[in-house]
Amino acid sequence: MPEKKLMELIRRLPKVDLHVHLDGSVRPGTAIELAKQQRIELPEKEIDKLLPHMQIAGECNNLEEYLEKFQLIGPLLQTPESLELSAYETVKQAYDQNCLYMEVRFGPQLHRQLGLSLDQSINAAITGLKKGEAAFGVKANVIVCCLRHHSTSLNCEVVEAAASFLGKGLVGIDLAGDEAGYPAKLFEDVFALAASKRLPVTIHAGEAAGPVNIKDAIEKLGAVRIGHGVRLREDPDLLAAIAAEKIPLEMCPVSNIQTKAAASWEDYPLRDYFDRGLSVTVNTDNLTVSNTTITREYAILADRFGFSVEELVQLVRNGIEAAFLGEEDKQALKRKLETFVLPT
Ligand SMILES: O=c1[nH]cnc2c1ncn2[C@H]1C[C@H](O)[C@@H](CO)O1
Ligand SMILES: [Zn+2]
Repeated sequence: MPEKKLMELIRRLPKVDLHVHLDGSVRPGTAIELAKQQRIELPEKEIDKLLPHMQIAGECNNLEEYLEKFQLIGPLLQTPESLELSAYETVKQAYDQNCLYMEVRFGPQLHRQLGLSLDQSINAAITGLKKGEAAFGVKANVIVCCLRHHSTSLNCEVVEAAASFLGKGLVGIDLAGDEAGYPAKLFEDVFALAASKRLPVTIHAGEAAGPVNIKDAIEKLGAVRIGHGVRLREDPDLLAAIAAEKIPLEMCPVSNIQTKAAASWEDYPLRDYFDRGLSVTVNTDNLTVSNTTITREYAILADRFGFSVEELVQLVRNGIEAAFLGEEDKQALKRKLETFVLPT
């Protein structure tokens, strides 16, 4: 199929995105606008020139370098208004790609430089998502991130705050940041607290470090989904266990190549994991930093790995099944997916 036709077909395919970071998805035009409003100096004033500061374009050797692209946006997202607007626009961007449901994550402790409380920042993100939901019909919930370089006490504050929003626009908790520098087992106390609050847990693991982090995320931190999990194949026993237990992997193809979680597309294990019956889900990670859309992610799978439209639909089904939603909401999403008519 010609590339343009394939892209349009995949854009029309109803999709979900369970792993997308708010701060990594702010449109560059919005960043410029936010900087103007808040009188914050940016290194460039035009979108084209600003983009290289916010986006992986050329060389990126690892997750650490990838995370450097978040430095510019941080100071711009310190007010309720900027968080709310960014959340709203993330929903708009998903709507443009016919995404039916999204779970948008962010680290509330990163947005307190001007004195916001955790409750204020979480509330702002939820308000933006819910306004987006009302305007565009895309269902959207928040996941909050604990950060690997933060102390136990800062992360426990996030858990406490998250618990008060559970079921009110917040559906889960995550651990993000420099995986290589801070292994999963350092966070046992934080996630014991999360378990006591019955917060659903997903953890970035097997992206910048090996499979022991995936194992620890599940066994020591209570993760019921894994962010990325690219390096799972390095432990065949663990891979078999995760397949048997149907623990979903939130894979983010474009980002996974940029961070060198896999050395190249030829070496990327998503197809292999799918064929082995793992619950593979497809996500974007960061719309701006990775220069991607959910359509692009699926198109790459069709183009590079020969995924048929039926297989792409199965990947969306996996995403719906893995969502932090109740059965009724999942059934409603599945019904919408089934209305998608395959071209003959
Ligand atoms: O792919 C990622 N791996 C680990 N951490 C990440 C990734 N993408 C974004 N983050 C971090 C940087 C953000 O500031 C933070 C909260 O969204 O999460
Ligand atoms: Zn991520």
